[in-house]
Amino acid sequence: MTINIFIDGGHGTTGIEIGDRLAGRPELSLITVPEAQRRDAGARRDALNAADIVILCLPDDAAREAVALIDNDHTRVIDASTAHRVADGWTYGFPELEPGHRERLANSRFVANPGCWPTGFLALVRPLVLAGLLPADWPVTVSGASGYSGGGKAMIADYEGASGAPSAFLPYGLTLGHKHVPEMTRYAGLAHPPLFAPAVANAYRGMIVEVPLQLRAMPGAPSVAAIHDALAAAYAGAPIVSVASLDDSAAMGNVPLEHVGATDRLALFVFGNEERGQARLVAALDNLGKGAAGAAVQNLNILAGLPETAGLRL
Ligand SMILES: NC(=O)C1=CN([C@@H]2O[C@H](COP(=O)(O)OP(=O)(O)OC[C@H]3O[C@@H](n4cnc5c(N)ncnc54)[C@H](OP(=O)(O)O)[C@@H]3O)[C@@H](O)[C@H]2O)C=CC1
Ligand SMILES: CC(=O)N[C@@H](CCC(=O)OP(=O)(O)O)C(=O)O
Repeated sequence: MTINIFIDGGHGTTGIEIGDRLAGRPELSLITVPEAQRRDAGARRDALNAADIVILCLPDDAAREAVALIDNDHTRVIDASTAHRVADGWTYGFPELEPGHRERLANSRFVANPGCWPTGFLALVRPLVLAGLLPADWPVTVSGASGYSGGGKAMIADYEGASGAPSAFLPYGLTLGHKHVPEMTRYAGLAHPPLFAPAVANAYRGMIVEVPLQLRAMPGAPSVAAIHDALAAAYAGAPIVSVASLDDSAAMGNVPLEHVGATDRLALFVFGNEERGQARLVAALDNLGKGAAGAAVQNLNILAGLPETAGLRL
């Protein structure tokens, strides 16, 4: 028996990436709506209700509308937008969040795919909070750079249009109200919002997320090695997330935006100086991979009871 899948927004940046990962999988059958009808509510309603699992790759308002168009009691939903990430009745689609979360996801009907920035942030911070190394009320900062495909068709047109890229490196979110902060705060288990300082780089895809820590000022002044060990333990045996050894990280000395390329991997690094009591935690991912399409396909596999990495680019 094949599982019927519909990607609403399947002709957009994330939707196309997901379609590529699902192509050629005999256990899945893709329901499609022609591109010219992509905004036709009637065609979308039929497809949404015919599917076992739908993946929404739409702006937030259209994602809410899509959920309202589902009038049966069994279609399961993976929403790639921001609309439902901290909403009641939705499970946050980051299987690696904490022990037991993958099982919660497998039994969920409504799943909110994480934002690309929170994916790197939560991977670095959640295990440290769980291990008691990072106090929940610590003033956490997170910064980084994203490829411009993170802004979808509109930002791609902006960077690739006749007038050229707005900048090689463009800090944004400067009013400190970025839409990803609520999910970062809630799922890290922090008492206060992290200070988030994102930037767009003049590259199509790729993402670096960094959390700097003044270890010497933290309760118990944890060592760089203790921070690394907590992350390594959290992801031991994980199929998608890796933690580089301290020696390998030190030997690398830097992490390029393109580190994981166009894959669904999430690579974590701890750089530090024990003497100074300082560390820089770095996550490298593809905003369109584990930051969006790869995560959606991973969640689909978990919901459908299929091998978790089927169709992923590892
Ligand atoms: N790009 C990324 O790296 C990431 C994106 N996301 C999220 O995924 C979602 C999709 O983003 P992305 O693929 O980048 O965006 P795009 O703008 O590239 O694609 C969105 C698609 O949705 C269609 N659409 C827009 N409004 C409606 C509507 N009312 N009804 C039906 N279809 C509609 C668009 O059609 P049209 O061409 O007519 O506008 C387009 O095909 C967003 O919520 C985004 O925030 C999440 C993580 C990372
Ligand atoms: C470069 C860029 O603009 N990136 C987007 C985030 C992309 C993403 O994670 O998508 P969601 O909108 O679904 O959260 C931003 O910061 O708003």
